[in-house]
Amino acid sequence: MTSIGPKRLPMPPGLIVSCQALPGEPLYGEGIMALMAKAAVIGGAVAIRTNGVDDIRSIKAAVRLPVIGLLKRDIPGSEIYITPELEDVDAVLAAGADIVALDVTNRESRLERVVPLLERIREAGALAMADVSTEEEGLAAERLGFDIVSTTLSGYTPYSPQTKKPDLELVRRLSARLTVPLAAEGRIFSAEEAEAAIEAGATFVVVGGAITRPQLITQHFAEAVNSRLDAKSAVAGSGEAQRRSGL
Ligand SMILES: CC(=O)N[C@H](C=O)[C@@H](O)[C@H](O)[C@H](O)COP(=O)(O)O
Repeated sequence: MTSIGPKRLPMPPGLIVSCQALPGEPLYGEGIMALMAKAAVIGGAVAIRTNGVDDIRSIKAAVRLPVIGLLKRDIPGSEIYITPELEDVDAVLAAGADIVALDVTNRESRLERVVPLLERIREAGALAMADVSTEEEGLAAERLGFDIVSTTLSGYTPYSPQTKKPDLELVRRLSARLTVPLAAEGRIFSAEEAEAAIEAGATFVVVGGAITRPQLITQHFAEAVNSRLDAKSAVAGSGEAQRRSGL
């Protein structure tokens, strides 16, 4: 297995804000992710993670933080969509990303096929972030020479735990065994969950939707409000039913 050793990261431990909007989402386009990135800087982020050439470029121009770039692209017949091919790595590098994030899961011989992509990132003098879904994949990523491992894909491969919460168990297990820095990423929706990820051993916490996808934030609050309203009307309804039945 090729191993290309880790380099020093350009940011201190802390919060990484993922500024991503896909076509069809309300905040897609118009330089809106660059504005999100500016807000993240003011709030104390140490780096920005973003998808697509336009957003990588506009965020690099707007803020001075390191940018973790990726390219989401669907390839027919493949489940790998985070920076799947060499041409995607080239596009992310050309757009100016400091760190390239890519799928390093144990699917479709990816652990072998990712090696030339990693070599290309190295040749360009950039760093590489491995998006993994299991402990085994995280350890393989370190052996391959990735500079940082992230739990991004836990819950998104069929063989990783399918939960609505962050996979803190994976953070715990990986942090006990990795020597490269670990990012906790995926479904972190509260400051308490971010704290728990640090307690579990993460060096970085990556938060996306809870900061930069207002439709998800609205849904989070709407569900909480509606479930309380439903609970109250159920209590009121049962009182009403009791009154009607003379109890
Ligand atoms: C699985 C996948 O494709 N994750 C993507 C990776 O870049 C993004 O859609 C997520 O927003 C990012 O990982 C941050 O996670 P969350 O938005 O849950 O805080």
